[in-house]
Amino acid sequence: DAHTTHKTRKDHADKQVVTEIMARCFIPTLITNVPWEGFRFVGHEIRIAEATDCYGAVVWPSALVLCYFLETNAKEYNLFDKNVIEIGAGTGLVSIVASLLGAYVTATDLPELLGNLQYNISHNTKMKCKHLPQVKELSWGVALEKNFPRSSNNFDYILAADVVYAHPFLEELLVTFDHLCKETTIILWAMKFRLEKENKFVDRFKELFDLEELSSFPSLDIKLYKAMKKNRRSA
Ligand SMILES: C[S@@+](CC[C@H](N)C(=O)[O-])C[C@H]1O[C@@H](n2cnc3c(N)ncnc32)[C@H](O)[C@@H]1O
Repeated sequence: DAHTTHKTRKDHADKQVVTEIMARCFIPTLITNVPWEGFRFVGHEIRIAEATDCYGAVVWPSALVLCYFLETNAKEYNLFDKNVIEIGAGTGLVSIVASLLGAYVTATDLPELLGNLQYNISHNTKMKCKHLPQVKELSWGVALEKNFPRSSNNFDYILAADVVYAHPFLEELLVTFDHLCKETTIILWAMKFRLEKENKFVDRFKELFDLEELSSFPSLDIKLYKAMKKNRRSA
């Protein structure tokens, strides 16, 4: 029936795009032992050094989904000369792609991740980007007003890939989104669904932000959202 046909088409589209996204990885980590992974975005080969000792030290599929979206929607979501911050940047792939697209980027994460993050960002953006990206500590909910004063925050975009999972800082994460977000800021957020807890976060998030699903990849359990602050004066 019509529903099944629609679902089959959707599943097919999902698989096709996911195949395209995965084809951007050019070192199959499963069968080699090199300490870096390669990706192709925005006409560049991006090499990402990974560490195996912490969560943020590998590239997560949500990051690939977000990079692919940024590259293929560069007209509608034009990052050229825009102010962009990434939270929970991990290895830095999303920030690197945003820089290659011409944005002013601030890549942030916990202090223990910053060494590897800075390494990846420097190696992949030097001489290739209009604006050299910055790397800065941002622990969710911590010293936000001191390190990122509301009065000087001026981000056009907040990028986030796979920042919601079973960690104890979900409320702090929400506070962080809220703190960094002005009336005109667009949040682009790739979210991997693993547990019930994550659906609750989306509900909490919707209390503060207008949320729009841009795309869905059921085979990866990933959704890509666009969000803006609720109750904006007409922007
Ligand atoms: C699952 S990883 C995703 C990394 C990267 N965005 C990606 O998609 O490949 C989650 C990231 O959130 C960061 N993170 C976790 N808790 C945090 C906190 N309380 N404050 C700031 N960053 C945090 C981790 O260090 C890690 O880089």
